[in-house]
Amino acid sequence: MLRPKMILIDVDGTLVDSVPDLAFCVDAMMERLGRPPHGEAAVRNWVGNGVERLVRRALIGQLDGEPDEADFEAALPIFLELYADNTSKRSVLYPGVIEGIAFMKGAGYQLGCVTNKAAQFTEPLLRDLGIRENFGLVVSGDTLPKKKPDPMPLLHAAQHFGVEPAEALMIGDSVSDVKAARAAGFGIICMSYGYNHGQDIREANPDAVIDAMVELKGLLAAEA
Ligand SMILES: O=C(O)COP(=O)(O)O
Ligand SMILES: [Mg+2]
Repeated sequence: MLRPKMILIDVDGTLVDSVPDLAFCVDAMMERLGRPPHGEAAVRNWVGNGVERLVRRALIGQLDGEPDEADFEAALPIFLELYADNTSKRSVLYPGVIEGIAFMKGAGYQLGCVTNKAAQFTEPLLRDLGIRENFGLVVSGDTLPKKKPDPMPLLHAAQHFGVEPAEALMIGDSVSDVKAARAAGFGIICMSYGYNHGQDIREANPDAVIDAMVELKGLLAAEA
């Protein structure tokens, strides 16, 4: 059984199914720009690298590449305004999250949150879904100069809690979480259900893949 001294948890695709709100806002933005909508399935493959990348991907209709910069400058404020009003309306916690968090808290683990979502959206989302107070630290996509897959936010959290990276665990859903955890020297467990740009997260070789957060009961020690 693992007994990490600190556990960091990703938001989108790990704790929260946020795509219904993100897709609503992408499509409303496209409509305002006089362009056709993409739908939830497309947007699901584009989440995970922050709002700005999401808007860029929506404008070009694909994962990789760059839109015209003037188009991006026009689209971003529209998206930000829409998402400010639609941060949590359609977003829900995944099954097993409440029980998984309760298990980790009850077992005495220090919990933090590390997301690429901008802080102006992360904080209200976690609050609206009733889970903010479980996390001693929340590192958002714009908290530091670099975001995942860079190890910076993970190492920042380890320092905050006074924990060595080798004694730290990341729980995520995408290849960015795996890369950040490996670069930081953390362990990494992934959720099978999240957003990984259409790829099976097993291909990124995390230490373990689980179908619900409550399955952590089988991997993490329940007592010190
Ligand atoms: O892309 C985002 O905005 C956030 O994604 P994450 O919570 O999975 O890091
Ligand atoms: Mg994620």
